[in-house]
Amino acid sequence: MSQFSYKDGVLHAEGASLSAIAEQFGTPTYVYSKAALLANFASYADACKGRDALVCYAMKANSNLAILDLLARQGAGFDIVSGGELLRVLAAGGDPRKVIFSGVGKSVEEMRLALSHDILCFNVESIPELHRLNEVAGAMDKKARISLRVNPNVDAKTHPYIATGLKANKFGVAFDDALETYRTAAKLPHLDVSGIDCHIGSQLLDDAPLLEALDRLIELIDQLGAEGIELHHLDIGGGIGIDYREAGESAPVPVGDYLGRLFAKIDAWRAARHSGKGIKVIFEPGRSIVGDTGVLLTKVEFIKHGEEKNFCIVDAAMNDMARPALYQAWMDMQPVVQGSAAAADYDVVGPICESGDWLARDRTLAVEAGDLLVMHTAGAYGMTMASNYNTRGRAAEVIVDGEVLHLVRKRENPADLYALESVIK
Ligand SMILES: Cc1ncc(COP(=O)(O)O)c(C=O)c1O
Ligand SMILES: N[C@@H](CCCC[NH3+])C(=O)O
Repeated sequence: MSQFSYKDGVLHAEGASLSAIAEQFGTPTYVYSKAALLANFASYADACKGRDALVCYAMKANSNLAILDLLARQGAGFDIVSGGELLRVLAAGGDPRKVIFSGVGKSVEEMRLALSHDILCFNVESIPELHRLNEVAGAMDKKARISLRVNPNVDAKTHPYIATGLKANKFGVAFDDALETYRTAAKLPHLDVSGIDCHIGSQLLDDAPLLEALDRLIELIDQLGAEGIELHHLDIGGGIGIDYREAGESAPVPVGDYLGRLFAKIDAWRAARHSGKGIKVIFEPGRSIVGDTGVLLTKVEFIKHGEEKNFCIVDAAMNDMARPALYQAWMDMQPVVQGSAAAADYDVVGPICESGDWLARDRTLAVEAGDLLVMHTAGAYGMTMASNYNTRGRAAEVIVDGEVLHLVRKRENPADLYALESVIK
């Protein structure tokens, strides 16, 4: 059930009017629904009930401390890709023993930090990384738990910029090299080979590629078992898509259906081959946890009638939400107050000096200057990908809980942006 709906012609987040939120906190502002966040996490947690499974939220999707704290309190672990993300988990009170560390370029300092907090596992993506981690752990007199991120060469059927499981991608170890790489890892004294991992891409509407990737991982686990390398967990990554509602696009598979099919496959494997018994299943979802929990609230500055197009110029821009500019992503936009103006066709654009600064194209909208608009399903890869281009402070963030509003990130001031800079004396 969406937590964003019209009441008396005004769009609300749970019990709070978005007009009132704009008045109190200004625009642009990201507004998230706490109930939607908890419901999304519950759809994973419920499907995992009674099983040895861990949901490691991929915090690159949205790393606000309040969101991390709410998820940690539900038992979530975290998938991180930097030392900075680990520090955020700690600052939010998350458990480092439930953290897995992904990414192709982990630095020595990041490895040290993660080892000093005894994280659950490093998802290693190359042979040089195995050697670096072995050395760093050895110097600290520790053993690092590792899994190999295997590239199963499965077509995730998503936008090429967010597909990660193909041979041509920079991610993971090639499927054909995986056995040999595991043998190398097993011989390194400061590594504890504990799992296998993959992540084939993002915004997947169908779970067939994920289930195909699972088959390939199972094949490897059995081969490794036959060589005496026993794994304790299987991490299938994230990737389940959400409904951005573009006309004609199919709906994403419901999380519960996908997890049901995945666990059925794992059970069948266990029953048929008597292997994989003690295996924990790990998930790394990002978008499907936060994507539909948030909107980007913005104000119309001007309506401009160009020679070929009408422009609705708003106070949010590509620095606030990069997805349309980066991936030509289609994001739904609606006015906060219904029926206040005559409808016309617009490109919704921001104030940044780039032709690529657009949020939506060719949309029929009933708006005029001064009106409020929202961009829907903006909770994932919105604020985390925001920049300060054109010396624009990043947006405020608000979490709605019923009728209660929590400002969970203040709007940045220009002075915040140049605070770390200095002139040459
Ligand atoms: C390693 C890894 N895990 C998990 C995720 C989360 O993906 P999604 O937001 O599609 O669930 C990503 C991003 O695609 C990723 O790179
Ligand atoms: N940032 C991308 C997803 C990238 C996933 C990270 N591996 C998006 O907005 O769709």
